[in-house]
Amino acid sequence: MNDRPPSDPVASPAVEVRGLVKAFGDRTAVDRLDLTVERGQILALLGPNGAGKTTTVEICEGFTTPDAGTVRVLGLDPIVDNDALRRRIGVMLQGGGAYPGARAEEMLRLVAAYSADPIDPEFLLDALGLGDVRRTSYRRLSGGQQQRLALACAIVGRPELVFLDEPTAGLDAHARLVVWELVDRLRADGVSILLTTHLMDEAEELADQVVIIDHGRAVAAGTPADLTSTGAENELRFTAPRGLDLSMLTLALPEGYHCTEANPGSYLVIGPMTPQVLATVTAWCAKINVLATDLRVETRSLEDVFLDLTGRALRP
Ligand SMILES: Nc1ncnc2c1ncn2[C@@H]1O[C@H](COP(=O)(O)OP(=O)(O)OP(=O)(O)O)[C@@H](O)[C@H]1O
Repeated sequence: MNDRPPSDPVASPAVEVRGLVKAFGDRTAVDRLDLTVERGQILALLGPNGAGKTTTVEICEGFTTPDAGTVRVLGLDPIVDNDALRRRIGVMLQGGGAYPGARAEEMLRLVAAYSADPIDPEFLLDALGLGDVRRTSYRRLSGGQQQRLALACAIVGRPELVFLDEPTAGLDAHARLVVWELVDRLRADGVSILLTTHLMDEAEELADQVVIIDHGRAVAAGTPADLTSTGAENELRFTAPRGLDLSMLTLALPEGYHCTEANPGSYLVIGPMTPQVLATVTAWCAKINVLATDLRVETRSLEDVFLDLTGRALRP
């Protein structure tokens, strides 16, 4: 075993990927990908099935060798420094690792035993809703339970950095929220996280930084707010009786706003939305004694960003 002390300066990012390339035969899974996970931050690699997310994570975990490019994890090389990194990173293994016959609690305790200061396995099982199945063998757990146990195994050793590959895939809405809360708590504890997802709401909810990936290539990167605000002309939509005269509304709004009846009874105000603009619109409705329904401020979602960039929907 390689016991030399890890040589990462704390200033190095948690993960730094530059010009990463990986092909399987003539299929390029990852194509000159760059990404940086800063310490204590969550980066979401967001993309559709087959975009190259798992391949990227497996290279960062040291399970797959890249064809080209550089990868540094906590300042170290994931393959050369694998032993040193193993104790410092958390990985969600699918399929129960080497012990599919072991009970859930046994498995978690086994993984915890490798750490000097593990999280209490009992606490983690309860937090992830696995308290009732602690004595059930891994192979008899449901897919969602296996998924949550894999997450527990990834974080029980209090790693500095966790790789979460589709952590909520196949989970119901409640279980997904439980996982989101746990991920939030990890971030609060200063853990760096690289997670992959094809769920834009998951990326929007959890990530400090998002890299949108398609066909192995990064097509956009930034904070969720940056990505959804760039180029977005915010809109306010509402439904009201047909044929309203919009001239008074246009006059009441600041210059540059555009009001239109996009479809009969369906109105659109285009321009940057502020609380004052919203108040102006509702005040105008009150003045002409009209009850606007379905009133909503539209903003771009990451789904829209993906659609704009690739011409395809993120969801299959
Ligand atoms: N071991 C392998 N052998 C051959 N092709 C592979 C292998 N692993 C991945 N690929 C191919 O590389 C591409 C990227 O796959 P990858 O699993 O990294 O994507 P993904 O974004 O994680 O998708 P998913 O969400 O479906 O897992 C896909 O076209 C996939 O078929």
